[in-house]
Formats: sequence, structure tokens, C-alpha cells
Amino acid sequence: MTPLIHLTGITKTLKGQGEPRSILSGVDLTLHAGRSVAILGRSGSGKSTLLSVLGLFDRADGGRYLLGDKDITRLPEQRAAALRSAEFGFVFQRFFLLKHLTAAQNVAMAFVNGQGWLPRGKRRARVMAALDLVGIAHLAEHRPPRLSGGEQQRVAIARALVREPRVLLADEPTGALDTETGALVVDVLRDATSRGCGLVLVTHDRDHARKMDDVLELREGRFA
Ligand SMILES: Nc1ncnc2c1ncn2[C@@H]1O[C@H](COP(=O)(O)OP(=O)(O)OP(=O)(O)O)[C@@H](O)[C@H]1O
Repeated sequence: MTPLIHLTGITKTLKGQGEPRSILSGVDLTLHAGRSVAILGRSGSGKSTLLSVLGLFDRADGGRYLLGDKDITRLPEQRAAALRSAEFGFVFQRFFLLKHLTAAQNVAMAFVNGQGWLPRGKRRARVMAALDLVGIAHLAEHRPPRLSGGEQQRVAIARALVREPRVLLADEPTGALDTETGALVVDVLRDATSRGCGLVLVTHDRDHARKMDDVLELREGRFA
């Protein structure tokens, strides 16, 4: 079966004012639909950089990036942006919710971008289905200040899932949560793969990593 994502020999060097610094030095990664992979590594090992390359926020200097059967290694920025919003969902440590909007309205923000346009009724149904998927449909009309950290992160996950992305990228999604709440949020992310989307989870927590199908550790710019 063609993998969802296939990276080979990805390199990234930062060229600032000083000496160029190699951050990624030959990363290979394969992710299949409905599967999850955890990326571990000490602080500064390049986990977020790799996630930025995966999510088309940043470009590799070398290597090859296949998304399904499409070679997207050198996609022009405009097409990369379109692909990013159509195919990827993002979850971060911070929830980035708008305080004055309800949970449902926050999730619906994912449709604001023109490419995601749907008639109002269908949009509402998709929003409620996404909130249901993460277990908080009953909180749809609550605003973030009335929600716990774990509930807010679930809203953010619903927002990432509502457009049914092929790939979910999560960068330390439990970083702002206590251990128990964090574990529940990781379960929600993993369960999202049962619908066929692939999940890449960047984490410091080995217990969370173990819940994924594969665990990879970044060391000196590549997987050990
Ligand atoms: N825009 C940038 N300019 C300069 N250095 C950068 C930039 N982005 C990342 N770096 C450096 O690249 C290295 C890798 O950073 P990255 O954020 O990918 O690591 P990380 O493994 O995600 O770390 P953490 O676990 O602390 O979030 C770090 O040494 C960081 O300081």
C-alpha cells in the first residue's frame, strides 16, 4: 500500500549569522493511513523543525517528500499553502482558541478559509460530529474561559479534525496539561486514527509515545 507520507534523506541546515548548523541530517519517515508515530528527542533535537517540514510550514534543503503518490518536495508556496489547509490538521501545546467564541464557533473557524466552504447546515453537522468525536459535544456552546485545559485542547483537536485531514500533526499537545489530562488527550488523538488519518505526535513523554504504533527518536538530526 502506498504510504500516506514517505520522507527520505530529509536535511535542514540553519544558516544564521554564525556557522551553518545542521538540524536534520538525513531523516527517513514512513507513515501509513490510520497509523500513528511518536517522535521523541531531547530539547533542540529538531522535532519541531521536522514537524514544520512535514506540515509544509518549512522546506527541507535536501531529501524527498512524498504525500501519497505526489512528490511535494519542491512545491511552490501557493500550492503548499493550499495542500497544508486541505490535507493537514495541526495541534499545538497552546490551544489558540478565540475566547469570545463558543467551542462550536472555534471549531467552525477551520472553515473560514475559502477552500473549506460548506453550506451552514452541513458545517454545523460537521462541527458537532468533530466535537462528538473528541467527547465534548455537550460543551459546544461553552466559551473557552469556562472550559478546563483538557477540554480546551479537545476543542483545538476538533478544529484540527473537522475538515477531515489526511494527516494530523501534534507538537507537544500535552505540554500545558497535567499528567492525567494529558494522557486522555493523547488517547483522543490516537482514536482519531481509527477514521483513517495518520498521526505524528511530537512529545517528551515516553508513556504517551508508547501509545502510538511506532516510536522514533531524533538524535543528531536523524532517527536513531
Ligand atoms: N528560526 C530559527 N533560527 C535559529 N535557530 C533555530 C530556529 N528554529 C530552530 N532553531 C534551532 O534549531 C534547533 C532545533 O529546534 P527545534 O525547535 O526543532 O527542536 P525541538 O526538538 O523541537 O526542541 P524542543 O523539544 O525544545 O521544542 C534548536 O537548536 C533551535 O535553537
